[in-house]
Amino acid sequence: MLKELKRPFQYERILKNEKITDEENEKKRKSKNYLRTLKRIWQVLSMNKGLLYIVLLLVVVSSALGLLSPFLVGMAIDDYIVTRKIEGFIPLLIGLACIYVFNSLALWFQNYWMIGIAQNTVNTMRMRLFKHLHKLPIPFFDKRQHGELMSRITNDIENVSSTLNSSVIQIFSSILTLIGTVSVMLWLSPLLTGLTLIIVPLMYFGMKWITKRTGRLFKEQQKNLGELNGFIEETISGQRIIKTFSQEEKVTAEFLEKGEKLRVAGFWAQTYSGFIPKLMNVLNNLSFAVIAGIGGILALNGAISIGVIVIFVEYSRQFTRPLNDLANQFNTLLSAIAGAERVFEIIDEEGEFKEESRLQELSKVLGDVVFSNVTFSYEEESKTVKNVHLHVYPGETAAFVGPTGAGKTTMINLLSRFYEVDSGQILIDGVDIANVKKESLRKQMGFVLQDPFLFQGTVRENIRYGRLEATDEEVVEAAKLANAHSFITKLSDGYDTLLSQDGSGISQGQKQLLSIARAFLARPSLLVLDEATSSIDTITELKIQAALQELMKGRTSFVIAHRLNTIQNADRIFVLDDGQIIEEGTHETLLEREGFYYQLHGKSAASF
Ligand SMILES: Nc1ncnc2c1ncn2[C@@H]1O[C@H](COP(=O)(O)OP(=O)(O)OP(=O)(O)O)[C@@H](O)[C@H]1O
Repeated sequence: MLKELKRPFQYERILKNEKITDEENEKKRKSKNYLRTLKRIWQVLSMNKGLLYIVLLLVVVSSALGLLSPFLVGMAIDDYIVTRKIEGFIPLLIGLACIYVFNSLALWFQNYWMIGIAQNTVNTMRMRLFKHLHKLPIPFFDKRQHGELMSRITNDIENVSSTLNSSVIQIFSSILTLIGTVSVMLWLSPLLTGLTLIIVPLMYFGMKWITKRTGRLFKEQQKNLGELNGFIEETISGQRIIKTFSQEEKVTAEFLEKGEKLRVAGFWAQTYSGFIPKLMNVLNNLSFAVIAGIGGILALNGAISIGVIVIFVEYSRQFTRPLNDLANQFNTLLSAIAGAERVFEIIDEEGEFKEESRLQELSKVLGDVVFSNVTFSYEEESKTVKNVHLHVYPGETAAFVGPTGAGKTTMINLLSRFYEVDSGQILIDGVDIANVKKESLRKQMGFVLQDPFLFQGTVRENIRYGRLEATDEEVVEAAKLANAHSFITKLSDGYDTLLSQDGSGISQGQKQLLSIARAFLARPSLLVLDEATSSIDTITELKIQAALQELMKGRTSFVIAHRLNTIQNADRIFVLDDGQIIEEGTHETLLEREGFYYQLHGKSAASF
């Protein structure tokens, strides 16, 4: 039998020719995403299932006790105080005291355990995100602002954390309390319940009026805060430029302007949100007055007892509190879900090693490298590498030269598989690198880059980054080979000298020497040298050149040359222009040809 076709939600309206606005579609999509994200947060939360159920059970218990205590107070008034009976009153008081103590304990434990669960959950999310970030391919990072990614690991995760700490318990307990209170109130007096519920629509419209404004203002405040933070970060990292161009006054004026915007948005956001407790207070008092007035009349007529009025006054408070809490929690919950969504968005990005399990490891290579008709483009419209063919034999030094933007770095990016070729093949020792695990390929490669990256840590740790299992002796040996040993021993703590993240305590040339030492330690079969363009003093430059010559011995090396005088001994020079190899040969043969290289050489010589 054919199943009746399910009509899409817009179907009826499409038939009636009613317009479905983009806003509505967006709302629908968002709520679907929110539900999916909530489900995923729940999955991570459920890793602590046992404890979570205990917490939820405690919430049920404390909500029930919260309902019971006003009831007992009412009972004490009606059955013992009004009738002046002392027997039974004391046990009731003791019972009440026990309920209060037990309730406090239940609240304390649910809070304690929930914080543990919340911290485990966000820690798991943070770890997953961080691990996954390291599996993502370079093109992913090309498209994103680094500050924005960092804010996902820190701010968004923190947002989820603080909400989980308190909201899960509060939302669950508010719902239970609300249902319980209304049920008991209805049972005691439907009339007084109806009167108490009068404040609900007032509360709804009042809150709507306020949150509509606060939502917009808080967003504005966040935006202004983000802009101000970005500006502070920029001015701190750009201190040198600001000082060099004496722009202190300009940046201070800009800072004041941004600060003022933040102050105004913050003032109004806080002012409007400050109305919420005031409104609740007024409505609570209104509810008390109505209960006391109408309840008093009913009591005078003997329709209800004084105890019931007391119970109602207490319950009306219990009833508005969860409503208020739910309204408050709703916003924080939404912002936490939005934060979690941003975290999951990254976790869902496909990692670069995902499809690799069936690929082979690249075993120790000799270093025979072939680019066979390689074509590649970063963007679809324009090709960056066009039909390149080249062959470099084991142990040879190959240099890429050419004008800026010619594609030299891209060639290395393809060799290291930071990007994948569009067509053609890159073979190392006859093996297509597309068919090997990337990690096994990169382990065979050593990099000495233009701007060597140093981590916060000691000199020794920074060199050891090349091969973590290397002994202290091997680290020193590598430093000696790199001509770095003599300057290291002159540092205040030698190999134990602490370097800042950008290595600001040592010179650019010394940083280069450390990165060469790192490469020596890694013992790669293939070497990539991106020549430093910044001016380094002649003595250090000579040291760097000597160390590099030593490092290149017996290794297939690719040099991205910015200055032609350093590659005169290269076995092969590939001249690139607009993504194509236009000339190839040794320094001498290329000069003899009097082509593009010859011209470049002329310009290069002139610039020295
Ligand atoms: N991640 C990227 N996304 C898009 N285009 C890029 C990317 N990296 C480089 N390009 C473009 O590809 C072309 C080649 O860049 P590449 O960095 O390979 O040149 P290069 O020869 O190394 O230049 P330079 O000597 O200035 O370092 C340039 O036009 C550049 O703008």
